[in-house]
Amino acid sequence: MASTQNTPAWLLLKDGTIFKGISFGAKGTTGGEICFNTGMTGYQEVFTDPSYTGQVLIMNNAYVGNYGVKNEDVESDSVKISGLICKNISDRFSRMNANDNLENYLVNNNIVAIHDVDTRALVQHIRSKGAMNCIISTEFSDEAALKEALAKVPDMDGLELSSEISTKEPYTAGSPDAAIRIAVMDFGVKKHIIQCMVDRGAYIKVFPAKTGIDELKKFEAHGYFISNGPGDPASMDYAVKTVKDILATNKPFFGICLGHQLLARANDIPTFKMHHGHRGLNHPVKNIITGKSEITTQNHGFGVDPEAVKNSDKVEVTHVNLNDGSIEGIRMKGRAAFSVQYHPESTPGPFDSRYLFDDFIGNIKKEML
Ligand SMILES: NC(=O)CC[C@H](N)C(=O)O
Repeated sequence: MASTQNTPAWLLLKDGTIFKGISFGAKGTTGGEICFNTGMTGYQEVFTDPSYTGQVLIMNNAYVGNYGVKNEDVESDSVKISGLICKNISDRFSRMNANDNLENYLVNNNIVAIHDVDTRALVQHIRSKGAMNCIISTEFSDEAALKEALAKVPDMDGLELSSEISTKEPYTAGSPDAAIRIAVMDFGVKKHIIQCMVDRGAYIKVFPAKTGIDELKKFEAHGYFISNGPGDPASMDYAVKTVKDILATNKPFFGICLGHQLLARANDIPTFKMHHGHRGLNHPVKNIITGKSEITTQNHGFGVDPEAVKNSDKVEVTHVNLNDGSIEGIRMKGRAAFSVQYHPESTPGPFDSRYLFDDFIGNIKKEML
């Protein structure tokens, strides 16, 4: 077992709840908004999803680490969660081609984590009390010091993070000879979203979050994609402006998660902070256009206002969540612009929703005829 086995670690929530556990990963103190993911597998893809920036993650699965980590199983170039909370971690791993165990991976990525926490009790607490900030520390054990560190953690409500984690320079993916060119706004894009478009024969150019429309237009894209990303969409007026400028080009448009929230905001539909969000890989969603259900991958803490969508003359609902009835997809009336709140690239998760990439490419092809 790793050397940190017996180092105590502390978890303090904003409402004063304290858990004592055992340190693993890096030593130190870390904070963020606490959230939980109900997926049984796919932890490495979850940890590297840029939308988790600023969040301390509880894994609901009682064992984490059993299949180690593998260099390719990432959604970005580093671990993005701010901290990790588990019940049990496995120092032994078993999988063909795994490169390392979870603990070394967290140490190498400087991620402070705590295990031996009653995660079932903790998740039930968050489910009833709602999302809140927390701190994990191996340095402080007295409550006053923990509280002082916790007070410095910024609130997720109103937080803009995309411009910090977006690519600094544009980059491309796929073959430059491809017939279809798609411009991707990177607000924290996951690698497999790009891959899903490249796999369908598109040439992609990924642009930094604050790129303006004049620069975007130089690429002469046939369609525009607005990515997922961390933070509060209500803090992103610059991105809403870009989405409006993109919509004015009349090119096919597709947004995922944060991109969905930005399409809503560009159509005067507010977003709101959810009680504790949706994170996992088995969230049932109904496509109300086709009548078919799909099992979806999700990671969001904000949602679009259902009343405003209902009253909108520009936008209509395409998908609803079968657990809580929340809006999972919208499209603009009479035009090829749509978005979903969930993650159709589904890494990790089932591939039920990948048809949305086909729909997007189909919209682009129709436009090109
Ligand atoms: N995955 C995402 O794009 C998340 C969007 C937004 N940050 C939210 O939490 O709702």
